[in-house]
Amino acid sequence: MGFMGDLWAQLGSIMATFLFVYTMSERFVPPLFLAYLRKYTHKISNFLYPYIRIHFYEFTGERFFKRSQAFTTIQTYLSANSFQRAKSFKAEVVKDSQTPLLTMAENEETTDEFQGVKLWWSSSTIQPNQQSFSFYPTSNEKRFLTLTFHKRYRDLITGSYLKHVLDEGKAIALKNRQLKLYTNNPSSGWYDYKSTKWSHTIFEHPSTFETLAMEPKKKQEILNDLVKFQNGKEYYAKIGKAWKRGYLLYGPPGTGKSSMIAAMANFLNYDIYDLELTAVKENAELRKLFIETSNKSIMVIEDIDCSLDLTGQRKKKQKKDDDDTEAKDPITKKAEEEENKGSKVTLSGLLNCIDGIWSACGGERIIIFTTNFVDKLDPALIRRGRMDKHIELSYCCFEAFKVLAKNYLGVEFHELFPKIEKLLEETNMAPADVAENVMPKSIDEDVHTCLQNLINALELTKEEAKKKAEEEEKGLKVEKEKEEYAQQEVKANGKSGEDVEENGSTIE
Ligand SMILES: Nc1ncnc2c1ncn2[C@@H]1O[C@H](COP(=O)(O)OP(=O)(O)OP(=O)(O)O)[C@@H](O)[C@H]1O
Repeated sequence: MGFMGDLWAQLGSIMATFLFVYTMSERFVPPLFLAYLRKYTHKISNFLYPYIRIHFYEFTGERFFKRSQAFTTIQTYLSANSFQRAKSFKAEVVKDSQTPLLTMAENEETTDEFQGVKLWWSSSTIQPNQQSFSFYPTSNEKRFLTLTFHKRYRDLITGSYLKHVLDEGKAIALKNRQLKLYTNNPSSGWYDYKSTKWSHTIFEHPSTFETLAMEPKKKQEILNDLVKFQNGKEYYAKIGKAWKRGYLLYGPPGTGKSSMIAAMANFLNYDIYDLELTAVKENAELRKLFIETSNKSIMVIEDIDCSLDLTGQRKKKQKKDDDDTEAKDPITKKAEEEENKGSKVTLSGLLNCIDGIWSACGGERIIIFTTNFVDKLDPALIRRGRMDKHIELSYCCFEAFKVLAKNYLGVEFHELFPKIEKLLEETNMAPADVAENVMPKSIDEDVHTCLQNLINALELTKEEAKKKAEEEEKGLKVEKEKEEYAQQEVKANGKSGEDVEENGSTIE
């Protein structure tokens, strides 16, 4: 304590003397001499510290925070190359891997060597000035990586070394790539309440185009379209269009819209951004969310008919969400209420994000809208060029059933198939229901039983549909009779009214 106390006292007096001398020199030393003094101080400090530092910040952009790809790529490179040298790591388990992926922890240092030259990397965090207390984790910390090297190697480092780091980092990232599912939805439980940001989890949906039940011709057409898009970088540049494609998926519930999106993401190896429009407060926030998405991604807006104010359904959906939050803890509920309050996203705001000037930030992106009611949508939203391809997902046809039978039961043909084919032509059943009926309910159920279960369900559905149609027809008939009766009444009353008038005029 005594030693430390003395040390601080001495340091304090040195600092005070230095400040005094510096202030005096500013006042009394002639300006010309001061300029010399500065020049030589700079030379001396350069001589004593001949190193160059380059900082790579996690978020870049002037007003919009965008995650820097360079930061992520360098981090990947360092995690693969610094294991022997750094001492503190953050661990993350990646797909199909027995060992976790290690990234350098905050305030950690490591060294690297390139063509015999030694370099230093460090990772740091700047804590924001915390003015107020918050229950939520802070998200506005600034993380950055710093590269330090001798100025003698400036050309080598800024030329070859950085290129080497980025190339290698990208290659490692591609190898370890794990698809991510991002959301801005507060009710998902992993939303960042403090700022408008995407939160993500690992995307591991097993749906693929092989497991997707639909007509093979239609499936192939979609696959061709996706391949053409993925390889179309030069083509899009040539025609002067942003490298983007919009798909509208429509059809009744349970026909595979979500499964199709998952299959697309798995096929293209793209991340998914599941945008919950009802949680976006205003157009500016929507724009920010769009800008924050990365390349090679699919932006999804599910049930678009329920998400926009225009259809008048938005409030209904919000109310449903509010009901869902009933069982949640007060903090989560309050935060969600805040999020849902006063959302003002407009159709033009959304269109601007899709194909306005903002949409040109980044490429290789797909945007998908899904809806159960295509007729309800504003034509402006789904016109060709915006939603380039409209894909109808419909009730299960026989071709689609064969895919399900193969996947669920491992059969390509069975004596009950012709009967099922006929029933599917006569009945509307969504693939989700066909799949549910065909799935063995216990280990004792063989293929025949499962297919028979489906036949029973199809016959029941057919019967119900017939009854419903009859009832509707009956209802229509009753309505028609009522209408006719009402018309006759009006006629009869009209006639008697005329009589009264006539009579009246007679009396007069
Ligand atoms: N075409 C399909 N091929 C394979 N499986 C399907 C298909 N359609 C539905 N399923 C099965 O039914 C389940 C529900 O389907 P999915 O969520 O994709 O339908 P949806 O059209 O998105 O429904 P909703 O409109 O209600 O969101 C899926 O998990 C999948 O198992």
